[in-house]
Amino acid sequence: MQAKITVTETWLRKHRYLYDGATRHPFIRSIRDGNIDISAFKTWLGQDYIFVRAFVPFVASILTKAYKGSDDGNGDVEVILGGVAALHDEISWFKKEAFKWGVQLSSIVPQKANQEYCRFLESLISPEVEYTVAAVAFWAIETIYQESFAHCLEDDSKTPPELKETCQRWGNESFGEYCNSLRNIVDRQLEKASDDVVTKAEATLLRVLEHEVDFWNMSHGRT
Ligand SMILES: Cc1ncc(CNC=O)c(N)n1
Repeated sequence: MQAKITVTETWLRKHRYLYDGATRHPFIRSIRDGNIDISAFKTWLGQDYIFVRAFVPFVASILTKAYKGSDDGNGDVEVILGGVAALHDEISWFKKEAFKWGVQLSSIVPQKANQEYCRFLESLISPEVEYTVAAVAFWAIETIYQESFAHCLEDDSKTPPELKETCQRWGNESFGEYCNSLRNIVDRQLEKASDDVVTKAEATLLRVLEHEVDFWNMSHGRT
């Protein structure tokens, strides 16, 4: 039997070009090809630490929305809670990694693309933003990192050994499974959402893709 085509599948087909731009960015390609400029990597590390700090309240707001959505017989709250727990570990990892590379986290100033991305996350925290819309952003944000870094771990990649751990952080299989769980949550929500919410959610996905590209550009020193 042919499985039903999900909404996320339709979107990924329709927006393939933009999606590949986010997951196969020159910054990621340069890690994969082994010619990454270490100063670009350090810029990314410092800026991403700031982003992840802003990401925590955003994920917490999704947790609240999932809980309030009340018909959580599907375990959405547990999946999202797992994401919150992973972020706790991730913040410690950023501190350790920054120390290793001599990046002073306390003196990092967020760059424009980062500020705009964080502001976008904050706008999604509002209780007026539907669970479905915010969850689509969450799924996309996590999945872009998963696909990008998994690409750097493929057999034919030349990722420098000292960057493998970073790539593992998001490119590992269990993070991939977590992204799949998020995708299932999102598709289940979209299936029962109004046309208006589906339209808003698609526009939100596109904005995430653009912000991710701008974020990589910033790290790459292209802005
Ligand atoms: C800019 C950006 N996008 C996605 C992620 C992955 N989510 C949490 O770590 C991230 N760290 N940074």
